[in-house]
Amino acid sequence: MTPHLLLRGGTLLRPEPKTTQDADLLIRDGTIATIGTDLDVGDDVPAYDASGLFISPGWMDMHVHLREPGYEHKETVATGSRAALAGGFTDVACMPNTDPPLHTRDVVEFVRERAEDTPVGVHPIACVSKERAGDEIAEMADLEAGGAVAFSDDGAPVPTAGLMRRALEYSSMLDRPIINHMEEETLNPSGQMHEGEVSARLGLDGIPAASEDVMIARDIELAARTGGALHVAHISTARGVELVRRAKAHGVPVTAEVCTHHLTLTDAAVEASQFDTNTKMHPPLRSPADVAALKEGLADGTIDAICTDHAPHASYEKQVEFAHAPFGILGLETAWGLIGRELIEPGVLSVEEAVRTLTVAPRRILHLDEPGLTEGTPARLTVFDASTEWTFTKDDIRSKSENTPFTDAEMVGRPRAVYSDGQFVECGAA
Ligand SMILES: NC(=O)N[C@@H](CC(=O)O)C(=O)O
Ligand SMILES: [Zn+2]
Ligand SMILES: [Zn+2]
Repeated sequence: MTPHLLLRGGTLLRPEPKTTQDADLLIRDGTIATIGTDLDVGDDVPAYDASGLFISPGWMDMHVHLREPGYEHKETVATGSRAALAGGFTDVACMPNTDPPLHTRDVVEFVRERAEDTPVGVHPIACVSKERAGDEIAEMADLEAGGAVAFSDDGAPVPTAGLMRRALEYSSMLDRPIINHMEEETLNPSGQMHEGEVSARLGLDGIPAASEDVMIARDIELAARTGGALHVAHISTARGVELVRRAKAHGVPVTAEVCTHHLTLTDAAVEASQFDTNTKMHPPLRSPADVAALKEGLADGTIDAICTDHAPHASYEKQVEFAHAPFGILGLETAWGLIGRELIEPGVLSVEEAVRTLTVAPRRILHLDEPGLTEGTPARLTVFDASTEWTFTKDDIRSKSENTPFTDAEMVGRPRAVYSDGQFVECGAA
């Protein structure tokens, strides 16, 4: 524990209202006690040199897979939390495709208990359907009472319009969003990668963009009719972005998130890496035109949040033929370095706008309080820079798994430390 701490010489960055302030920040008993210049405190308070660094409200990744219970060989709440801290995140929302799935209140509570001794806030997303089977609706009110912040059958879509309609109706009563994994699976029963020129050349079954677009269109219609809040998980297509843009313009209660890898890589990576199974995920890496549209969607606010869809799989599961490998890659440790490289350095987003996608945006969608950067509020913050050029290596992984396509990739910007729940953790130290 580090109840007292002086962060000296940093720049406080508040995403809303958007302000920056060069100041020292003194934490006493886990609470922001004083913000000011040249603060003089006794030797009993440890100091951290934050000169040249930003300090923002703690970052949140609203889409991760922690794999507990049931798949502890891939990740646990403890190891996933260490990966989160390494990536600069104080909070994560975790998906329910565990075994058993988060479809009953006791499993939701179990995950929250597992998170009690980490400084990371772990916010469970519970199932839409019982057994996550897509047939019968789960006990949503009970799940919410147990701490679920949203509902999703992620790993799979809510398959039928009937079930989605019911879920959106309940969600509007509970004031919690439905997060849908947007795939109309009958359009891609055996797809391995994005359907296009590259899949044709490689002879792999494709996952057409239409599989995602059709589902987004269906759900926007249902959200408009029910008034239930719809959140589009891991958006990856240009058409999908356009559908969300138009729906928002018409006042439909829809929000969207995009994963760091979909902003970074295209389907060309499958070929260039010679079928590295770390280029295989749902939704698949898309075309350059899709990536450009995702960036435009972020820049104009159509896409609200950036997430990682951190999806650990063990090496023995991934090191198989492409067609047999599970879908998904790590994300927590590489998120900020990729955002810096792909969005901030090229001028797609300012540092403030990028931070907003990791702070205000996810918490507004999930109805969580934004940690303040003001005197008297509990200290929950991330210390980072937006310009360090560094190379991500295997040594930087804190997850229990290693399935990332970004080993040896160039990064721009580095998370340095987080303060949360009375603990100060330097990124990568834990
Ligand atoms: N994204 C993935 O490719 N995989 C996720 C499931 C999901 O997010 O749909 C997983 O749980 O492994
Ligand atoms: Zn998904
Ligand atoms: Zn997911």
